[in-house]
Amino acid sequence: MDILEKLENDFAKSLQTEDIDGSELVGIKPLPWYPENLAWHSNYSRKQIRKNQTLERFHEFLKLENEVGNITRQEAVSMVPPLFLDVHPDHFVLDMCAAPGSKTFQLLEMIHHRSGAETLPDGMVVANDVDIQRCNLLIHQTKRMCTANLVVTTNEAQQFPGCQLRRGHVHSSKTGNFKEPDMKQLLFDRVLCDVPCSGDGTLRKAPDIWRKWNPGLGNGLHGLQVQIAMRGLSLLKVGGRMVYSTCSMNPVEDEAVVAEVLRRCGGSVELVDVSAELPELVRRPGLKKWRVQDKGMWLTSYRDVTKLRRGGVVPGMFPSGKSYEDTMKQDSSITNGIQMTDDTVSTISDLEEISELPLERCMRIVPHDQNTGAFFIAVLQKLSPLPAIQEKPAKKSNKNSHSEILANDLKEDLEETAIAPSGDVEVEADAAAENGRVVDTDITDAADDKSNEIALDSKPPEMPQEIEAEESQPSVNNGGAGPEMVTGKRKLPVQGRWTGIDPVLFYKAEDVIARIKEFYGIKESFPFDGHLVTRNSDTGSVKRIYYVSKSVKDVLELNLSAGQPLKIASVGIKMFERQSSKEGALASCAFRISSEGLPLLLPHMTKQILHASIVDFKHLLQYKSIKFCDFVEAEFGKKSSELLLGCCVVMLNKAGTTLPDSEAIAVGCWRGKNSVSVMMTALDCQELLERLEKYLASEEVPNLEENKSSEVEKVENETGKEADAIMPESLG
Ligand SMILES: C[S@@+](CC[C@H](N)C(=O)[O-])C[C@H]1O[C@@H](n2cnc3c(N)ncnc32)[C@H](O)[C@@H]1O
Repeated sequence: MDILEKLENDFAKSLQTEDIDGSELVGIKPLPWYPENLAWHSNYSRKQIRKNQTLERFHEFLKLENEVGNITRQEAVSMVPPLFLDVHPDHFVLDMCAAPGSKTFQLLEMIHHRSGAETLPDGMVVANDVDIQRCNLLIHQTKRMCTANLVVTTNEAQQFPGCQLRRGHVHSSKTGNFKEPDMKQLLFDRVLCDVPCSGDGTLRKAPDIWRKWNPGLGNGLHGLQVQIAMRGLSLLKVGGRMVYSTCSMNPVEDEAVVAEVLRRCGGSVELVDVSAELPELVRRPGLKKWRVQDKGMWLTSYRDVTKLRRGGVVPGMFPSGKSYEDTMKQDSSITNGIQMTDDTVSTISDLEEISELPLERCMRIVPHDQNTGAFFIAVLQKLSPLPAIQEKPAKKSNKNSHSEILANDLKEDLEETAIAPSGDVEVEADAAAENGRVVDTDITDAADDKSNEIALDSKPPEMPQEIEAEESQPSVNNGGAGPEMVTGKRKLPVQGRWTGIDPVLFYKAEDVIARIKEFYGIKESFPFDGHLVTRNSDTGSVKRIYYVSKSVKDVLELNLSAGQPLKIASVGIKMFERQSSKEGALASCAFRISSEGLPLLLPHMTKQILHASIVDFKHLLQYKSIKFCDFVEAEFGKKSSELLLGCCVVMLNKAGTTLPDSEAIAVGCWRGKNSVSVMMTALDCQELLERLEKYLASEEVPNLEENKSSEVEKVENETGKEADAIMPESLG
């Protein structure tokens, strides 16, 4: 909320009064259709930023808040689909094609809406994407959300597992950590189906598409899009809502897909009229008639398709969805018996097809209506179970031979962007990766083969730099992961039936858990049992322990029982990390609290907590490490020295600030032999300091400059690293 206030009260006002070279600047504005003013629009060129100081300050603010994850920058319309999902905090949500994760982030915000840091919502999000590299991007982005209610999977969406258990059939688990699951099938209250598409709606930002686009792209994707949407509907609970969206304006990828799934679902699914929702959002109705282009020909109906082209162009691409025979039957009754041969079409009929389905309920958002990219959105509701045949996942596609993942090099224009501030943590969404596209030339001929699975596993991705390889998430193995070697070859980790990705295991080392609970004084009311997870089958050398919500725990148990069909790349929130430094080994608890897990754990902790005055708190953030005797308040120094050696938490004492009561400000620290050190990156310290400035009473803060030890200087030199690697006392 600090950020929102800054935008509203500072930048929105100050930028309004500015001008450059005599002409007024257009201010920043909230997007009128986004709830609670949580999304803003700005439009400045680099040249303007260079010429104006307020603009430069605004730009710096955006950069910093973006880097620490408090602001997401993304194309405005790309934020629309989740808004039509009507997500509640207790919903199970599936994001079928989720990477790079800008919409996943919104879904998580909705799940966490109004739940305090210490309570977890009942709902959860499963974010899935077949492309593992893009999944890693998603994991990196959503990390800033600090959520225990997220599972990231990397399955093919059209085959996404329902994990349905047959009665009495439960897979045994090698781990011995097995129990009968509470859930018997994985079904969702909400499904977001933001499918791969040809991306022509992003033309303004990605001029490259002018060169690359051709009608074959959309035609090639239609089959996959239908399969993904059908799978989404079969995983949707009766009464649940699914949003289908693309950033393409091609009806073959849009209305034709919606029409085809409606036909296949035969009345069990309804296209919802959402004209009363988000009234400020300017949108146009979906098309009821269109033509299909193939090899330079405009085709009005499937009867126009030559036999040779019937592999690439299918009846479902046309408004009626009618097969060749059906259109011919219809034609003969209309045209009084004019015959066409099976092999060639002598004349292209101009009998126009018009869909009988209420496709006008779909939404088309076009650039010239409100200065955005283009988007297509359809909202579907499941009224009853699908016809039995449609419940099944699509056959495994022979994807490697037919598909080509196009690297998307769309570049986010830094200056024309929507800003979405909210709460404490947000993320920069990489608009460059907004539209991963898969071109599948013949998806309908999908063959059942295993080549795709093997290829995915054997082509390990590159991890984001700051993610340590071994046993950290994302767990999909790369060159650095799983250092176990067998006769010179790296032994790949195994997660159930998936080779090359770390296993997901419930952490049950009772002695370690008891030690953690005792050291931090964790209240019994905080559920630990079954909520701790690791990615290392060697429990003795576990480095990281993740915490999962009850909802995620249930899904993991179901997945285990069903034989692990979910290919899990990341799960839950990193809660504890093993201390690896020399001094860490001396601590009576081997695990420190990670900064992501702290907000969740803190309200349940009774030990290892210090309360610092503003002055000492600020000094800690500035100098990173302070000796007990150097704290301004001697009492604070004394209390620090009385703590057990190891991880501790320093909370800001609010007296003397104007901080709202609800806002606990705390940082993870290390109580060393003689000092306390902050365990936060330099950037996060800077951001917190800047945020605090606003609340600090006009108190004279004494300068520690003279007392600053050489050790402290060393710490300051270390930028961008977690302080556990730079604990001053273990450096010396
Ligand atoms: C339009 S992008 C998704 C953008 C994302 N929803 C967001 O808001 O950040 C489409 C995604 O679909 C993924 N994809 C392509 N084929 C897929 C498949 N068969 N199953 C799952 N994901 C797929 C691509 O890797 C790409 O990340």
